[in-house]
Amino acid sequence: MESRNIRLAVIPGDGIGTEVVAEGLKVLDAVGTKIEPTHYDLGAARYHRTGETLPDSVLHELRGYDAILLGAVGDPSVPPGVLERDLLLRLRFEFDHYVNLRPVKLFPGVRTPLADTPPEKIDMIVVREGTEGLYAGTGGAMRRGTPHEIATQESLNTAHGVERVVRYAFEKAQSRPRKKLTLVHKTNVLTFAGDLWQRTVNRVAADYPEIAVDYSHIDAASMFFVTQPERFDVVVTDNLFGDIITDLGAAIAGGIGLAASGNINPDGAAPSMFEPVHGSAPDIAGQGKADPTATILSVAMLLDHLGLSAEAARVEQAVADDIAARVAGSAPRGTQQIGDDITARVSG
Ligand SMILES: NC(=O)c1ccc[n+]([C@@H]2O[C@H](COP(=O)([O-])OP(=O)(O)OC[C@H]3O[C@@H](n4cnc5c(N)ncnc54)[C@H](O)[C@@H]3O)[C@@H](O)[C@H]2O)c1
Ligand SMILES: CC(C)[C@H](C(=O)O)[C@@H](O)C(=O)O
Ligand SMILES: [Mg+2]
Repeated sequence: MESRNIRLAVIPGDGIGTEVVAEGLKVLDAVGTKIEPTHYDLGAARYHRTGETLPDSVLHELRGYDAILLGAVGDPSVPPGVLERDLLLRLRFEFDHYVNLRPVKLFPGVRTPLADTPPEKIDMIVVREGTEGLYAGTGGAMRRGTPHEIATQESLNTAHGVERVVRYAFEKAQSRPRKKLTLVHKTNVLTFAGDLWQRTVNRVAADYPEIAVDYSHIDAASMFFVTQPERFDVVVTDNLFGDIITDLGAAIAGGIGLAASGNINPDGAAPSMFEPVHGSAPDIAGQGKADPTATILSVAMLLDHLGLSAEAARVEQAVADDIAARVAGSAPRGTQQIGDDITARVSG
């Protein structure tokens, strides 16, 4: 990596976002890289203070960073969607984060609701499309507030948008030992979008003869995530299916407190953004109960993305060791304690 400091924008956000990001930064500091964090106070408090979600000037500034670390946004005091759409999704869209990378990996020692599942049976990565689909924001409401209201919400799928994420997923499958890719969709009902996704996968597959290609409808895939998670290696899917199935993935791999993600701009034209899969968890915010591990694993993804693979591996190993040391039945540790314990392992 170049000798200048790496510039990291940090958006702790709302609720437990601020708590878990503090621990992620501790670990980042301990790993000893030349990373300079700059904090941005975007989220509910700023919205209430100034009415702003993501001012254009801030968006412009953020574009100049090497990467972004985000906690979570969303708060019950703000109308649904305001922070989620105008802040989080706007960042993903403006920075063209067309790959939303979400590993689903069971660490040894983690308790999963799938009793007796050995860790090697849950090791997949979901490549979720991040800029299109039902998240595009198109649609509308007619006769709103009347008994005759009609609300539509359209799924936007472009040949360009689908092909680039599918190609990324094939590359990812190529780099993994099992070399398997599963398209997850609902081609039996969403016939227009599904047809584009399926044809794209079929066409791109011709360039990757070593990859075993499979298909599963989203409903069946949800069942197989629980009953036969070993079916999956790389999963490629659209924005909404990917959102839903990765919370399920988190659940089978030990819980939402462990699930990391990266919103990637593979071309490097804008900073990629790393964040836990979970949200701001208003039900436990301010209580020091949130597990910061998902954020710490997102920090590992961030380091890897920046080319600091040895540092990333150290963080991931520290997490694996911390998880292995979690003793069933012992009192749960708080957010800061888990952060301190993982930091100590990284430092030591
Ligand atoms: N990336 C994001 O910023 C993001 C992601 C998801 C949800 N949200 C927003 O967060 C708010 C709350 O959403 P939600 O309740 O549906 O989802 P959530 O992920 O915040 O919480 C779901 C459940 O998981 C628990 N949980 C979440 N993270 C945890 C952690 N690190 N450790 C322990 N338990 C944890 C919560 O206590 C809650 O019971 C909403 O405003 C939503 O829009 C934001
Ligand atoms: C908060 C929301 C917009 C977001 C999404 O749907 O992508 C979240 O659920 C996630 O998984 O990152
Ligand atoms: Mg989600």
